[in-house]
Amino acid sequence: MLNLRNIEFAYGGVKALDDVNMTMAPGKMTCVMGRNGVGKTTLMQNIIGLLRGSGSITLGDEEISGMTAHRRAQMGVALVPQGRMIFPKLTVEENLRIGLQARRDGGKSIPHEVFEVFPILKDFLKRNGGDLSGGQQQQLAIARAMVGEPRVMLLDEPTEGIQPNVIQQIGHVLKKLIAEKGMTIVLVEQYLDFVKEFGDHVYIMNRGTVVAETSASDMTPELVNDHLSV
Ligand SMILES: Nc1ncnc2c1ncn2[C@@H]1O[C@H](COP(=O)(O)OP(=O)(O)OP(=O)(O)O)[C@@H](O)[C@H]1O
Repeated sequence: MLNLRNIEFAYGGVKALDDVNMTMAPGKMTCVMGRNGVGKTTLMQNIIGLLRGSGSITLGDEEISGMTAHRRAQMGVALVPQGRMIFPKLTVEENLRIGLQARRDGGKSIPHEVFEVFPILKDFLKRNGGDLSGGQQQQLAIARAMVGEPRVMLLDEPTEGIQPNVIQQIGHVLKKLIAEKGMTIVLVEQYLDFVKEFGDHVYIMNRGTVVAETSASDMTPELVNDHLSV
């Protein structure tokens, strides 16, 4: 269980997160939605420790808010960042090997299951990350996070700019990780159909705070209209 209590963060004097409270359960996909600029990416960066605000972040029984980003990664918190952040001049294999640094068991080999769920990565092991299509890079970014065998996987807008068949594939892979490993998945997403199809619980943010909470299946047109449509 990942618990956020009273999270606050400001860029200089500008408040970006204001008293954010969320609970993300294992074996569930918790979605964080909201228009551009409401603080979703800032929140993910606070969870992984790249940005440090105030408030409490607990993973199971442990308070992780005082830990460095490196330590949080070793505790099993992984982020698939917005824009994928693949190393373009490294091969697919080298990109995947970077994910091994987060392994708690010191494992040195890439788990075979990443190639079972994303077979294209096996075919392209020696290609440079920068030569992959957007959808293939997104698969690589998710696979790189999987390699570290995280307990919590945060994904920041994984469907952005990706073709529909790969979006579906990604949704099914995330569901598999939830079903087989009881992983805690946290998804920042603006694509409503994806949230409705694959998500469990939804928090909606506006101006740096949570303004609504619902199950994904109960998203009402009013909620979408008030907080999501442009
Ligand atoms: N490095 C920064 N310096 C100053 N302000 C920032 C910085 N990054 C983000 N902000 C501001 O903080 C607020 C929250 O931004 P954030 O990127 O977290 O929102 P978001 O909901 O993830 O938006 P998007 O969907 O566009 O990624 C915005 O007002 C943004 O302009």
